[in-house]
Amino acid sequence: MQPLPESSPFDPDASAAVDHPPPAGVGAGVFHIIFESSPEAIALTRVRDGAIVQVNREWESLTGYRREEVVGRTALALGHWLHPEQRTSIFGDLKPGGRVMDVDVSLVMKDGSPRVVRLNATMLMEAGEAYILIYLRDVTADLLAREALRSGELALANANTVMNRQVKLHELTESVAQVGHWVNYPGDKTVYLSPGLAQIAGLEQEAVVTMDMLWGRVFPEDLPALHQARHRMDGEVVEFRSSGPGGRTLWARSRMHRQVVDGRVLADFGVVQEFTQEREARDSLQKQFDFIHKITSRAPGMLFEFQRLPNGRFRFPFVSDAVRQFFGVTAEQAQLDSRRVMSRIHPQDVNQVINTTLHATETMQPWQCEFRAQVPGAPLRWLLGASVPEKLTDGSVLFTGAITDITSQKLALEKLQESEERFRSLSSLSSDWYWEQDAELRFTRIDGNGANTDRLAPQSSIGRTRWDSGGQGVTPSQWRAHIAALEARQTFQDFEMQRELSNGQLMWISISGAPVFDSQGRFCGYRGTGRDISSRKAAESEIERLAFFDALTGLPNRRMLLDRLGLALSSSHRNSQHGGLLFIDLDNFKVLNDTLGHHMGDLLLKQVAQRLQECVRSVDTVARLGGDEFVVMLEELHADAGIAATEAEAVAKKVLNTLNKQFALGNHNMHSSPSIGVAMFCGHAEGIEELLKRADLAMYQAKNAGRNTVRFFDPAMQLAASARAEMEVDLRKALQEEQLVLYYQPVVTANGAITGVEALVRWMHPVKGMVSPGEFIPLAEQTGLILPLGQWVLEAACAQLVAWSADPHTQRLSVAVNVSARQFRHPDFSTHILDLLRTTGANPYRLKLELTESLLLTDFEEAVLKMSELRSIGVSFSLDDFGTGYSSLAYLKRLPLDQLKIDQSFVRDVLTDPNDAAIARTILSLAKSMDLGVVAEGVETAGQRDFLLAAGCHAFQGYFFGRPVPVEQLQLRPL
Ligand SMILES: Nc1nc2c(ncn2[C@@H]2O[C@H](COP(=O)(O)O[C@H]3[C@@H](O)[C@H](n4cnc5c(=O)[nH]c(N)nc54)O[C@@H]3COP(=O)(O)O)[C@@H](O)[C@H]2O)c(=O)[nH]1
Repeated sequence: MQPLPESSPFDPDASAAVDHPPPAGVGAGVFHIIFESSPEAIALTRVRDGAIVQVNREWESLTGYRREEVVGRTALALGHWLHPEQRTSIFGDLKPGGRVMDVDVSLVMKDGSPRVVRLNATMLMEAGEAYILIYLRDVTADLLAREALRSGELALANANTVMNRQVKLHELTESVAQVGHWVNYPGDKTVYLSPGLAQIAGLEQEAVVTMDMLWGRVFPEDLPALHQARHRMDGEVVEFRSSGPGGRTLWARSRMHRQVVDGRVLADFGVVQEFTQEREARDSLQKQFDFIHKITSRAPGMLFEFQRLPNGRFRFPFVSDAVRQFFGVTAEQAQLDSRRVMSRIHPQDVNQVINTTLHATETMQPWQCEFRAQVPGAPLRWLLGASVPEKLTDGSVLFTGAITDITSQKLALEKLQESEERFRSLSSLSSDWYWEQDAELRFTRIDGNGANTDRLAPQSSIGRTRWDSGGQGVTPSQWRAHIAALEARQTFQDFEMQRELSNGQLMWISISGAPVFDSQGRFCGYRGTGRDISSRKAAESEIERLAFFDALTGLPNRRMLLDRLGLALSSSHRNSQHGGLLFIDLDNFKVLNDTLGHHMGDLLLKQVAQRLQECVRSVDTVARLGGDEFVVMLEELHADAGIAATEAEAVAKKVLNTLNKQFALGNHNMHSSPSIGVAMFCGHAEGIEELLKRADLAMYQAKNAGRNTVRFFDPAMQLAASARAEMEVDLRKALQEEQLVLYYQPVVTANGAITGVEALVRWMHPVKGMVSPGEFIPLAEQTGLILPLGQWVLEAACAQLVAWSADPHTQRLSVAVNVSARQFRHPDFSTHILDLLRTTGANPYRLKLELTESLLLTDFEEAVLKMSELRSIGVSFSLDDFGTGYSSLAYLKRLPLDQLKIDQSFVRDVLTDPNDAAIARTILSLAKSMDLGVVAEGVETAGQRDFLLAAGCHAFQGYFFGRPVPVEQLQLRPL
């Protein structure tokens, strides 16, 4: 308790500066001095009406009221600075001269700030009027400091504030935006609201309201907490919502204190701060934080915050659920101590993890580390940790990052490495190689078998593109298609091309490749394999040569011709140009071949091939179909059919002339001639086979026209061909349906006695009637039908012999059967005859086989063997049409023959043509010298008979003696 100041009114000697005149009626001098010189705030009040009579400067500065504002007014009129009840309790018993000592009271100053002042008072009497002189000293700061220290109130416990006694609650609250306070005195139902609080509560200025009114502004759900705080009055902060101006929801926080001095409650007051914005920001932040926390906690990835504390220890302030689950720790365990998590790291990787972390801490560079971790009971996993460090104010370093489980990638990588290894060992064993190209299609790798890759010279290939090779060995269109496939990023397979080797040679390779794309779908290049296919290509080209080219002449063969003809027809169709096919057959080639031997025949064919090539242009094709058959295909002839035919004819004539020139075959000079058939084409209306047929037909016409000439195909030929085709069908049927009949023409002596017959087949066509063998025998030979037909004739002839053998008049008759070349050349010909004779029982001595010259000259030795074999059992042989061929007497001598037949062409004019007569005589004399029998055929007149008889012929056949007739019509006269 402070002693009264020395200049108190109770000290009569006190002196002070007089600034203000003493109040009227109150002892002027003394009071004045006391008032103005006192360091304490002094007010003089009149007891009678409580009016303030005088205040000094200190009072003015303490309360904030100016002297003019308060003089004459009661303290009550000044607000709550001294409540009436307080006044009564303090001054109620005061008597004149009496004192009130050191009473602490709460006053509210003009600015609304509550103050605790220490009050001393004394009652004076002046002119019969009682006055109370009140001394006030502000002890708020002391009390608050004491209170704050006691309650731990941080905001007011600032030592400086306390020490300097500068802090005033009002300043504290009002100097801070949106801060106000309220004061409530014991027993008072009202509360004083400072302007700041009034504003928060939605009032315009400071106000006195009831407590309920104040509570009424608060949200009901927040009231219980406030009531409890009001009850406790322990300064604890309570946050609540209230209705602010315009009904806006405001957030405020409050601390409530009770001023108790010496066990006596002086006042309750509360400091209220509106912090809506802060709260909203905080709520929003909280929401964001909650959201982030929720996301990060539940994120599938393993997210973490890892802190290296200044003391060197580690902790995990935050770990997501995934981290917790993986490492089998709770968030709390991880927060407290990192060892639980670290213990899961594979012992071999722990140092690496720690070292990289320390390094990142020192350098503040991002941390990244691959390590293995194992949780008991679970397989070993590979993890990749990555985080970014941040230095915190407390000196620790916080790493924020994520852990990724890269086990599958690691395993995949291991497998990849394994597979790469396997691939390398395999490719070193294989002759294939592996290549890679970048996005620019430059080779980046060529791997594989040393030999091949060396030959490919990878060092010079790396960095080069496939374009550099320019597509060797492929056609421009194939190369373009390949480039297009690459540009379209397509997979390609077995693309074959040539590559230049390091030694400059070309190698055939087959390559396959597939485009490579990264995870974003961007094209990265190509990779694939290559294979040396040189030997395969060589084999293929040999096969092609054999398959498409004639081995003897090197010319395209029939297959290649058909191929090229197809292309030529299409090209002709496109260009509306004509083309021509020249079918060339060498006249009498067979005879030449048979007489001079195959070797000579081959030489001739080679030279013919060469001469033909010299007759045509490069666009034309010369092919050999086989034997002595050649075809020249002329392309790009004139669009006009007439002109085109003239062009073709010119070439045909050129060929004719060329082939008519002498051939030098070894030591022989040979003459040959061709028969040429020409078929023209424009477009592909006729088709390949039809065209060939037409040219063939035309060639036959050339043959029929006397050979060594050119004939164009014409529709009449076509008709004949059709008829022939039709006949072929009918002939097959005839064989099955027994439409064939054997006629017999007698062979007689000069006096007309029959010695035998010639069997001549006839076809009784159901529609056409009898068809001559001259029509169907050549067709049967061409189609091969001659074999069954010939067999039938032989069977019928043998049957007739057997029939005649039973009759003494006929049993000596012989039957001559014509044997065609194809029939005779059949390997089983002899066997068939022997079988037939055995099965029928026919007498071989009565069977005569008629052969032609040309038939015998082919495979001469073989023919001799067959004839000898059959002759040994009695079968005889007759040489038909003798004199028409190129018979060599040397050969004739060696043939096991029995008879010659003078061809009817010589007999016909034997009386008129001296040449034919000479030939007939020569044949007869030759036969005589060779001990051969002779039959003159085609004898139609007695004159012919007589001439021949005179020339030494004793056997005749011809209409003069009898036409070919069915057996039953034969006039069989016994010898
Ligand atoms: N491979 C086989 N060839 C056979 C067979 N049957 C007949 N042929 C051959 O067919 C050709 C035509 O025979 P064809 O019409 O029967 O003519 C023969 C006689 O009829 C005919 N001939 C006989 N005498 C005269 C005559 O006085 N004048 C005349 N103009 N023609 C006459 O000559 C043909 C007999 O010729 P050839 O065989 O050469 O003795 C013919 O080539 C037959 O060979 C058969 O079964 N198999």
